[in-house]
Amino acid sequence: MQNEGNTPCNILEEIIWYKDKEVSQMKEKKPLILLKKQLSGAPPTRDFLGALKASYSRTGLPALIAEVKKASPSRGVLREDFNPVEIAKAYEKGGAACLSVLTDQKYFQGSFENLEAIRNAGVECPLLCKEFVIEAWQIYYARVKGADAILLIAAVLPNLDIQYMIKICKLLGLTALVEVHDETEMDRVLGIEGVELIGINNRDLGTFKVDISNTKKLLEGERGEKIREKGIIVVGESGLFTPADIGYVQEAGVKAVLVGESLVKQEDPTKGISGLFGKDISC
Ligand SMILES: O=P(O)(O)OC[C@@H](O)[C@@H](O)c1c[nH]c2ccccc12
Repeated sequence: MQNEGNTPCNILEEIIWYKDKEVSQMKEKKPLILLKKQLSGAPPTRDFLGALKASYSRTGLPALIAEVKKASPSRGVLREDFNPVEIAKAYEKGGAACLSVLTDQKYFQGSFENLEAIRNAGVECPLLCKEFVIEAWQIYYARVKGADAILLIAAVLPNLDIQYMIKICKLLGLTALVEVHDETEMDRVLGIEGVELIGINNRDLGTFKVDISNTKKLLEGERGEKIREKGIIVVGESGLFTPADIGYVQEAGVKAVLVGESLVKQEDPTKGISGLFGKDISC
């Protein structure tokens, strides 16, 4: 996979090449056999998909997955005074159905410590581990660190890997959020058995270009029909800032949204949520 002599063609490729090295080192420190032992004592996972569905039924608005995100390669540092546990609690108070926690350190200034700290701080929302998963080992690791769901990016993983990883997720009680960005990826993923939750990323991870009409484009026509037939829940991801944006992706067919920047930048993320939805969604 890795060719040391070449430079990566875009940021996603750079991230994945680095991740490959990082995971090899982490695996050496904690081989799978050790991780599996830790699993037997781990508390049960919480139902991420169920929480999204319940929130949608309760509010009639897309369920919110609020993201604990300090920085990104495209936007730089989003919040200097970054306290992940405080932000998570503020999101929960504001009515988030679930939380997403960035764990990539080098490019997003996230960490598994943040995930663990949020899980141990009494936050009840199910937690998505936002990682660049390239190997099954990372899924076991995320589970041990307190994740209830994990991201699988179609731009990074071949179909067979996604299928295999979904099985591992089921075995571990985790929800898999399978992320796509274009029609080709969507069509690939719709052919994989066991997919229950698809995220449409409005940001191209290669170029950083954000366009929320991408969500609409990928849900039009036959694709939308197939998704409804299969009962798949769709998450609109990235670039959502206003009640109009939320209304737009809801109209396109999403039952959940994944929002980072527009909330994490707010002095008070709880108020940020009511600003984003145009109303209080906490009760
Ligand atoms: O901060 P935004 O524009 O609201 O986006 C959140 C989330 O969708 C974004 O962080 C994201 C979506 N898919 C990813 C994959 C890797 C890293 C990050 C992401």
